[in-house]
Amino acid sequence: MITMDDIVREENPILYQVAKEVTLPASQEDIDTLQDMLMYLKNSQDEEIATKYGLRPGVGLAAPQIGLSKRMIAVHFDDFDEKSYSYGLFNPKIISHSVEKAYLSTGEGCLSVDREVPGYVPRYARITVKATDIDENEIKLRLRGFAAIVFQHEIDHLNGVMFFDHIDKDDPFKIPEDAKPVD
Ligand SMILES: OCN(O)CCCc1ccccc1
Ligand code: NI
Repeated sequence: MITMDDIVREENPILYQVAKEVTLPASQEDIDTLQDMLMYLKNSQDEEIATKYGLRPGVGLAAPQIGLSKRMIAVHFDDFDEKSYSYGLFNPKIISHSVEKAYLSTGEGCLSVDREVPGYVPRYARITVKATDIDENEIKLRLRGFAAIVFQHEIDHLNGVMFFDHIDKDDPFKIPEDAKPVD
């Protein structure tokens, strides 16, 4: 079971590396790891389990955050439009995106960052993601809203990018050009 002890923090260089593609079909070890990552998210959103094991709630997790520099992410959340997302993905790739930007008015956080970093994180408002899911199916997801934000946050982790890298240093709460709040 993954706990907070397994999650690397922002000083760890692995978070700033480009993670490697997973050779498909995935090994049983990689499948098990992806399953464990998804389980972490579910556990972290279960009041009782999260309290018992001291889990910080998360809607997404990327393999580099558990010290594995591989292109694997898990997401588990309900979007504001009540659509549910629960995926373990290999080699996710943004294949197209809107010009329009979006951001969370609350800003973002990260399980690997034990501090508040205030400011808006400008991201693409809509993205199309291609990936291979945990059952080896090729999937294509057209995402907008909170889902688009979460997937970009996780895919950033595979490219060594942290959410605070997107915050404007001079004016953290500057409204990004032609951007709209997601929430
Ligand atoms: O990488 C996952 N993570 O550190 C957990 C928080 C994920 C997340 C938080 C705010 C907005 C988008 C995504
Ligand atoms: Ni993160």
